[in-house]
Amino acid sequence: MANTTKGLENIVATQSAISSIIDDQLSYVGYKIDDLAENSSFEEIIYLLWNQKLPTKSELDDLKSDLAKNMVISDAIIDHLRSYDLKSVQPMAALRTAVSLLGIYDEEADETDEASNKRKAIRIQAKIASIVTAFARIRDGKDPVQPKEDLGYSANFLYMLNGEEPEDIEIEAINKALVLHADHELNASTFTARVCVATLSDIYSGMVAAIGALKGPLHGGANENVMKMLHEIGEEENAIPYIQEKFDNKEKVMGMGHRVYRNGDPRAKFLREMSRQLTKRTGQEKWYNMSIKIEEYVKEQKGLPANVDFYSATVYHSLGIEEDLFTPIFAVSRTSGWIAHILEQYADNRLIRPRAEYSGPDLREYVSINDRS
Ligand SMILES: CC(=O)SCCNC(=O)CCNC(=O)[C@H](O)C(C)(C)COP(=O)(O)OP(=O)(O)OC[C@H]1O[C@@H](n2cnc3c(N)ncnc32)[C@H](O)[C@@H]1OP(=O)(O)O
Ligand SMILES: O=C([O-])CC(=O)C(=O)O
Repeated sequence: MANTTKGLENIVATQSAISSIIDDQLSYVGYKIDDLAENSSFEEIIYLLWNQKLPTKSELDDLKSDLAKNMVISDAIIDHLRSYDLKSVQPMAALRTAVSLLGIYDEEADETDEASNKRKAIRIQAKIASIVTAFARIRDGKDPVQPKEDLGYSANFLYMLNGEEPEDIEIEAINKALVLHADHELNASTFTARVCVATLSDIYSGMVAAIGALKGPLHGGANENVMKMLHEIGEEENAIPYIQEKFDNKEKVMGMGHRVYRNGDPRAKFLREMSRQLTKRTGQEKWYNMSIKIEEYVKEQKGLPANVDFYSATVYHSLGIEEDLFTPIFAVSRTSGWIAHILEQYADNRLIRPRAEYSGPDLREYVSINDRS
């Protein structure tokens, strides 16, 4: 059998027309991430990823209205969120379970034709924002806030989270974060989603599988760990000794390094700048200054660049968002990419079933239980 590649590094496992990373350049359906980050709303990105073209004004208006109308979640879901052990349950675990529950209450859950999958796509993308925000409020002892149909996706997200309409700079920050996290070729959670639905399982199963993969600290879970790390460091002057200690102990620095980007993650610069603006606005520049020091030191010592998770941490923190909601926000955005890949997988499906190179003992005689030592 062929040699194995640990972690499937550089293995091309499928063709995809959704996003590409070539020479450290990320694009969605042929549009450079730099142009999209500067100019697009998250809804435009959803449309682009699901339809492989940018929407016209009326197509965009229709999508915005469909999303806003579908954001309401049922009392059954809210009651369920209330039933969790709110002091200890981890929001990504709550999200994983709640999305699974959405499937239980969706009468079309097991239909796999294209039209029903597109309807479910809208419902899932709309409701995932409401689940995250409702959970956040319920565990803080507050009631969920109903979405407003006249607000865009990013504004509604913050409105449902905080119960008041956000300022423009806050909407811009969330919109940019959602645009930048929307898709990323065959990352671990997207691959997981594709493997799942390639068995012709349903879209909700693909989503739940993907959320589970995103939760891990080597993937989406890194962003909340970045903020934990910054809190542990506490003050700017502690940053370098803290990171050096991590190196000495052979521990990973969260938010640094990437499997595909070796010279730098093109998304990081937008979040770095957003972090600069937002920490200045809140008078908490120390988080930004500390992040810059860490980024420079890790680059200098190990040649490792900051990834998308690194500056998203201080962006969300500056918006007053609790640390353990950072990865759920990533999931809200990446839902658009997961769904695009799930639909692409269904459209030209073949079961994904690689091989393993066996490394266990040679064939041997079975020993009956009474004769075993
Ligand atoms: C949205 C995202 O998912 S982006 C990634 C988010 N994850 C993180 O930020 C977690 C921290 N980073 C990492 O763990 C890794 O860089 C990953 C998981 C992103 C990529 O992993 P891989 O491609 O498998 O790289 P791998 O772990 O083999 O690292 C190669 C070398 O760089 C080192 N390295 C990689 N990342 C880091 C890091 N963040 N801190 C310290 N050292 C690191 C490894 O220890 C290894 O060193 P060695 O060759 O001396 O053993
Ligand atoms: O592509 C990856 O391996 C991880 C990543 O940056 C993402 O999912 O956005």
